[in-house]
Amino acid sequence: MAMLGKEVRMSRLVNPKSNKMMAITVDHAISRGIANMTGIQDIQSAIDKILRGKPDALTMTKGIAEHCMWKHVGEASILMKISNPAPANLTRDVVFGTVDEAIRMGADGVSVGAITMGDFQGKQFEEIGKISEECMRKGMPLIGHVYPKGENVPLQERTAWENIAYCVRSACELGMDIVKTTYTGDPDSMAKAISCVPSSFRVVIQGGDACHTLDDYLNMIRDAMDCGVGGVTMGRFIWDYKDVTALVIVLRYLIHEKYSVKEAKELLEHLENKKDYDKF
Ligand SMILES: O=C[C@H](O)COP(=O)(O)O
Repeated sequence: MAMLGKEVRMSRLVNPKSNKMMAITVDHAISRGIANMTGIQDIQSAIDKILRGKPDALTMTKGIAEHCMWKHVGEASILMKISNPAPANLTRDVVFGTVDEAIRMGADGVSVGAITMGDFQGKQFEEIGKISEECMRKGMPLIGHVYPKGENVPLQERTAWENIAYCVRSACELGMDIVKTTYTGDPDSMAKAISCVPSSFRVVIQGGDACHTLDDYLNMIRDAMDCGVGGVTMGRFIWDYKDVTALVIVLRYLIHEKYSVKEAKELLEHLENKKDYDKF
């Protein structure tokens, strides 16, 4: 029997009009350290600014949710991140949360990471297999942050379509509902990677590693949405931006309202000048 609970939660994660998901992630500190993550050092303020822009969801760990989400109950879905790697071992996500905790905290999804083609792929997949079984049983969507960043992948091949396709396909085979991975760099190769999973499986992209300029970033998102990517789960580029709320609103229009890059830049300029965020 289909699980109604999962359907209800998925409907809160995915915008019904655009059929895309827009999640912002603030889960970076454990894996990347806090010194260089200036945009989320003051985590409450970062979350306040992001949520004012009305994304669909926010990816965070249980402790941050417990401390920072009381004043935002019901404003956006929580995607509960239950694993992260340590800075000293970036190819091995360590699971520190549970599906039950996510359910108790009102999350609409569980989020877990895995690094493929490295020394720890097997162990991580073994753990995710158990998590996905539990998520299926309890009606909880499972989103994977799956990247081809293992020891066997040279740096320049981390966005090769076949490596991205491998991550996407592995996530699907492991029983996830959504995978977040890296954009390949162009719409044709990304579409090729996405074609390796059934169309009911959602592929979303990260942002931080791929772009250096605002133009690159907006163009990447527009191209990705147009070639079949099902949304974003992005962090660093957004909360490092000088006007976080304005950029979140602009992404919402780019993703859900199909704004062109030109329209998005005009809206951004308007918001940065007027600060009339609540009108949008
Ligand atoms: O959850 C965090 C992601 O791995 C990175 O997202 P980001 O690249 O947009 O910062």
